[in-house]
This record gives sequence, C-alpha cells and structure tokens, in this order.
Amino acid sequence: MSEIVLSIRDLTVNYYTRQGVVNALDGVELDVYQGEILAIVGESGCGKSTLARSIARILPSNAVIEKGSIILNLGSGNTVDLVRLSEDELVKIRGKIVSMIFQDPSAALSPVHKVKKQVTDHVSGEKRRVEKIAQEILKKLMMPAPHMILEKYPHELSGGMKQRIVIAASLITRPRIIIADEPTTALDVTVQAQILKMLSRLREELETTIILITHNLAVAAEIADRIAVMYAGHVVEVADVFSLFERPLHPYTKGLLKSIPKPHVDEEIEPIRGEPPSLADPPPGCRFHPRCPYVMDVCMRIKPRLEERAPGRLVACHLEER
Ligand SMILES: Nc1ncnc2c1ncn2[C@@H]1O[C@H](COP(=O)(O)OP(=O)(O)OP(=O)(O)O)[C@@H](O)[C@H]1O
Ligand code: NI
Repeated sequence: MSEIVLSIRDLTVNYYTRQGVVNALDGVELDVYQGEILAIVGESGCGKSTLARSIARILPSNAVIEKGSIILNLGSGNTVDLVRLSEDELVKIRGKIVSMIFQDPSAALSPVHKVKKQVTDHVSGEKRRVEKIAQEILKKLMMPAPHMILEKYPHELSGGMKQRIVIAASLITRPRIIIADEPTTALDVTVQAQILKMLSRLREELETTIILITHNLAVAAEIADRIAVMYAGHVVEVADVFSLFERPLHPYTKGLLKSIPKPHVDEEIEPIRGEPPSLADPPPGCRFHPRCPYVMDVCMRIKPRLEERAPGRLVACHLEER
C-alpha cells in the first residue's frame, strides 16, 4: 500500500448547545492513504460531516475538539497536527493542501462574481497564465466552451455545472486532500454519476487523495477504494470495498447492507431494529449495543477498540469470530 497521508487518532469532538453537550465524535481512529478514494458512510447524524469539518478545521463555533490528533503528512518526513495549528497556519493549508467541497454548490459560490474570479481566487500569477490554467481545469472537468463559462455568473449555470465550478476551484491549487461532503446529493442521478466518475479520474491525474462523505452505499461502492463505516460518533469498520460488501464483519455493517436493496439479487430487505442513539446521551460501551442482535454483557460496559482482524480489515466489536 501507498503511504499514509492523514492519520487520525482518538479524535473527540463535542458540540456545546443550550440543551447540553453533543458528543459527535468519540475517539475516532482512521488512516487515509495517498491517492485513494476513501468513502465515509453511515446514517444521518453519525458524525460524518463533523469528521470532515474537523479535518478541514472549519467546525462551527460551538464545536470543540476535546482531544486527539489529525496528523497530515506533508512529504519528505514532514508532518503537522491539524488539531494544533493556529489560525494563521491553517490559512496556509486550507484550500491549498486540504480542500473541501460541500453539498450545495450555490452556497459555495458568490452570486456577484464571475466564474473566472471564483475559480482563480487562490491562484497567483500573471492574469493570462492564470486564465489558461482555469480553462485547462474546466476542460478536464468536461465543460464545453470553458472560455465562455469563465465569463458567466453562477445563476446562469445549472446545478451540475455549478458543482463542477466548485470542484474546479478546489482542484486548481492541486490540494493533497480533497474532502467532498455529499458533493452530488443535491443533483439528479445522471449528473451525480458523471461528476463522481470525473472526480475519480481526476484523482489519478492530479495525484490527489479524496475523502468522500456519503450516506449512499451504492455511491461508495461505485467509486471508492476503501470504506469507513461510522456509527454514532465511532468508526466501527474499515475495509476495501470488495471485502466490505462480500463479508462485512461488524454487526452494524451487516445490518446496513441488509437494509438496502441489492441489484439483481432477490433478497429480503431487513431494516436494522431500533433507532440510532442521541449523541447528547449516547449508550455506554459499544454504542451499537442496544440494537445489536449479538449483544453480550461486555458490550454494555466497554467500548470495543478498532482492531485489525485481517490485513487491511479493521473492526471495533467484542465478538471474536462470526
Ligand atoms: N452545530 C451543531 N450544534 C450542535 N449539534 C450539532 C451541530 N452540528 C451537528 N450536530 C450534531 O452532531 C451529530 C453529528 O452530526 P453530523 O452533521 O456530523 O452528522 P452526519 O453524519 O454528517 O449527518 P448527515 O448525514 O445528516 O449529514 C448529530 O447528532 C448532530 O445533530
Ligand atoms: Ni453530514
């Protein structure tokens, strides 16, 4: 395997609200390899966006990183802990080394500026040369007539086009890591597929690493190399896509796979019983234990560690063998 570009350890993040403390991430552990597409999947509210925003260090003001580290490998033996960087140091990294794409392209674009300005904002250099680079990147994103699109305002473009502009703006500085949080959920299915394919192709060309947040397992299966499954603020399983679908190890992953229809397979869909817990008052031990068909006494008391069970297969579960 290639080298680790991002190493997250014991990451714990709380939101402070009037109703109390929400423990959105509890001791999250995750390694991301150079050049891969890692999908982070899990039900709504399990902490995917909180994890993404922690890496990009753009958490809302009521969030606190309580402990843990996010070590970014800058190459040649240089590393930084993103958790410990000052705001000044973050400015240097944000957008250039770590870049983030959100679900709603309209929110990421300014309505009063032309596409050209928005795509080239973080690029310095002679005007003509910068424009050339912008045209190149738009061409790579398969946009027709890039020189014309650069002169347009966001409202003149479709949703899919706008999201491509946002992607172009984040790719132009050639960041080492792109974090895409549900980048295509707001778009129709065909456009979704196009954009995801394009991201996957560009990742090879630009030698970048992509962390893709999605609640859609089919999307993850389609373009990711590996999948990390989150449940209620924990990473419960990490595996390559094939192994995860072929032989899921964590009871939650098993339940998740049974709860979605499989194409070409005539199998009953079985939703997971119960509801995910409130992160304002999560259950002790393994947070999945109240819903787990295999629950044991120890699960109610002790949080299982994420451990490597087979090469490249990590699971956080007290059950030894299933
Ligand atoms: N600004 C906030 N203030 C308080 N609680 C928050 C805030 N943002 C998120 N949360 C809570 O933190 C937990 C994790 O939320 P997060 O948005 O990270 O989940 P998610 O997996 O991205 O969900 P979704 O799939 O719906 O986007 C949830 O319980 C959510 O209600
Ligand atoms: Ni989210």
